Amino acid sequence: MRLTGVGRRYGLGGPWILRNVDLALPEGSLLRVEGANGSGKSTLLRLLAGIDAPSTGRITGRPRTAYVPERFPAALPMTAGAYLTRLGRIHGLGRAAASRAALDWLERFGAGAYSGTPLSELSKGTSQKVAVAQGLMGTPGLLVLDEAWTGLDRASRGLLDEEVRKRVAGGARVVFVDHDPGRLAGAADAVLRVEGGAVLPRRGSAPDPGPRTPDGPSGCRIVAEGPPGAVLPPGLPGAPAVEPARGDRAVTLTVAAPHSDALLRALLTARPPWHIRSVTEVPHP
Ligand SMILES: Nc1ncnc2c1ncn2[C@@H]1O[C@H](COP(=O)(O)OP(=O)(O)OP(=O)(O)O)[C@@H](O)[C@H]1O
Repeated sequence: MRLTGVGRRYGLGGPWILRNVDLALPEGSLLRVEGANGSGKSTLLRLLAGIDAPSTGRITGRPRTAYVPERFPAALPMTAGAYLTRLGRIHGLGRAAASRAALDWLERFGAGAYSGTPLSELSKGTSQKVAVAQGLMGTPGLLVLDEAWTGLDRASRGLLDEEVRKRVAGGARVVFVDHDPGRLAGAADAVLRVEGGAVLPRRGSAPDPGPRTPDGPSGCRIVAEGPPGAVLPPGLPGAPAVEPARGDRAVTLTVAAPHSDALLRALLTARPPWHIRSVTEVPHP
């Protein structure tokens, strides 16, 4: 996916919020977008998500996209379960599968009890869980997250972190804005700064995946489950330490942080693929 000479202004003669933006988003990339209030971060994310169009320039090669907006339109006249089921149908699932997926995502976020609650009656936190769940349903090739962690409880923030890592390892592009400077620290392939209409690499941020910053985690622990009778693929990136985990076919793999994404990718793309149960960071001692 590529942005070429993209500009956006609101209204004829309005100021340019973004100007001459050139940006490539390769598969399996994780981009963090930063900038002062009102600098144009959400504008950039809306253009990337395809819900807004550039005033000038081109956006090409956009894959199937999911978007978690800064403000979720909670006034839709339906229940959380019905809303997510409808989204699942849009993603191509059959009725029964969409309804199962809707409940599954609500349960994973600890909000299964609110499946029958109208969206307009949900608390802010639960409403945000629904907003995030709709973005994670299906397998978007691009996931755009505008402050998606805000309002989530700790467990749900961890689940979203884990899902982002999994999606990126599986080849999706993820672009996010978050006020927490530590969000997915060390995992982002690039940090972009929106300033004066330009989108620039933040000083010190690498455009390509590189070694994790000293502030990032030192390692990563992945619990993965193989298909019956499967053995781990040979030559896994980072030569992970492997131990049996709880459960018949599960193993725990521990690897240095710079190799975690490559390891996840190798597991997810193995033939047959391994199921990733959890991904946790191992902090510096
Ligand atoms: N639909 C719109 N119509 C007119 N102006 C808009 C519109 N959307 C955004 N703007 C203006 O564009 C500028 C950039 O807004 P944007 O929401 O993209 O910034 P942001 O960096 O995401 O801000 P924040 O950090 O406060 O969320 C602001 O001056 C804003 O007022």
